[in-house]
Amino acid sequence: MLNVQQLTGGYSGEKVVNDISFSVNKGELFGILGPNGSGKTTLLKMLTGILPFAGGKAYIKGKPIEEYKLKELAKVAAILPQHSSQTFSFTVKETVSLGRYAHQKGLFQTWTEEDESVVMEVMKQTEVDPFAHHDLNELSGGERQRVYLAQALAQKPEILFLDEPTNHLDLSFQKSLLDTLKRWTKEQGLTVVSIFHDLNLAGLYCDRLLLLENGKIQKEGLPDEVLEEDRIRSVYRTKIMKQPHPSVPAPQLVLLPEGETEGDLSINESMLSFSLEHIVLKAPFPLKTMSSGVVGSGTGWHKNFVNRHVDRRYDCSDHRNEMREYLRSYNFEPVETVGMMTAVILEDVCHHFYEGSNFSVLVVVTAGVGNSVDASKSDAHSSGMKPGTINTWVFVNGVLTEEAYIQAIVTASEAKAKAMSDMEVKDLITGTIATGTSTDSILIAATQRGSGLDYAGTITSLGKIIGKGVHECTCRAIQKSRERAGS
Ligand SMILES: Nc1ncnc2c1ncn2[C@@H]1O[C@H](COP(=O)(O)OP(=O)(O)OP(=O)(O)O)[C@@H](O)[C@H]1O
Repeated sequence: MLNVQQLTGGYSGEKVVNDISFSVNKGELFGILGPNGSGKTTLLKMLTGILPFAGGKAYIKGKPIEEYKLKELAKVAAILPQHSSQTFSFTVKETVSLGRYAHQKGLFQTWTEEDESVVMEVMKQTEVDPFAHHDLNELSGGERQRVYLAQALAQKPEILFLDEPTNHLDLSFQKSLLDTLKRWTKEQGLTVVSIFHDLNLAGLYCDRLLLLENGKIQKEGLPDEVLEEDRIRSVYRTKIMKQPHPSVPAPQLVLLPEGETEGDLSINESMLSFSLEHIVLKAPFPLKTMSSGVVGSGTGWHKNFVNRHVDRRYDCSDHRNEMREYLRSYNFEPVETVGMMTAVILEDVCHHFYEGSNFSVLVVVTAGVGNSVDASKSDAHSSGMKPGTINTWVFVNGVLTEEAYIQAIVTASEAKAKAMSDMEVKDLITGTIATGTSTDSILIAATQRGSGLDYAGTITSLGKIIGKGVHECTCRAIQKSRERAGS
């Protein structure tokens, strides 16, 4: 649909874009990215016939752009510029109708039924139809942006050029505009070439991206290739981190604010408090967590950690909501809290602080074994939910990678299973050595301050401490619970 070869151009002899080559297929949503002043708008102006070329060629549907007559080009290509403005006062419908200019025939440019129906259709699509008879100047910036989009769509173009189309639009209109454009590319074969400032939106919606830097192509390719962490850091000269989108396979980039990770406060045993109802650790700042808590599960940032005692007959039917209410009643905001439950008597908790070379670890374990299961034979058990009986908390004073979080869970689980074996805890149904209990929970929480800890497997210094600490604390907690049962 669009083929660009070694395009060079700019203003008054000064070259702003240099040696740009790429092509866009019919039905693609193609994003152009780059920092301020990198030449995005200039490139778009050249591709829409507004600026002449100093060198190179560009073809739309195989025909050189400069060979198109203005009206002929307007039937194939439409543009939504960055700052649309008009001096005269028009209504919304009149403004959208201007988009039909290229399709009107004859000297007197008669308005046909088709013109009318296209204008009505695009006003509906962009949801500006309720303002059809309002003066354009009476609309908000976002509403006006949608009117100009409707005007571009009224041209019924095969290729649509957009300069930051989501500018001025609120979140819901950004999403609805991009969902609509994406649908048109797929269903109607519309080709869209759009400038984006929001790299995450571009990564989410575009089939391919072109990244400009100082008027030249820095990278062209799939979103995941172009939005590479080091590349974006260097081109935009800012601290960012790349992570996967939580529900679709698209990259997401997050800004890292300066100064947020300063300071060297460590999590230690003095932050723990105990009562018969719950064990609490209140951190002075949010910790990055990976957990299977009833509240706060998955990955996140939390500063309160609550292990709550519940009766063995606790009704688990709506345990998440009940737990949230419980946390609120003690002034723990659920969004800031990882909450776990256990039927274990909390006095039998075991905790210990371990010093590593350039990091430290606090382990806290509550363990009862009435509910023990051999994981390799768990199909012999019924599947009813019971409150967890071994809850393991591992706090790390250090900066963990995602990999280290997962390895820490593996290491802690292996250490717990070894503790069950060393304490000869049996699965009461199968009679074999148990590896845990049926609803155990785990938390790995790190300050993300101090030394970087890339790995937590059993051979690493962090893994060695987690393994030893979880094993020791679990054995002691099981011992205490047995002594209580025997007394
Ligand atoms: N009409 C103009 N006359 C002369 N120079 C211009 C003109 N318009 C833009 N420039 C210059 O061309 C360079 C590229 O501008 P352009 O608008 O293409 O960048 P951009 O990547 O779209 O930036 P932004 O993200 O800020 O919109 C800038 O240095 C700018 O000052």
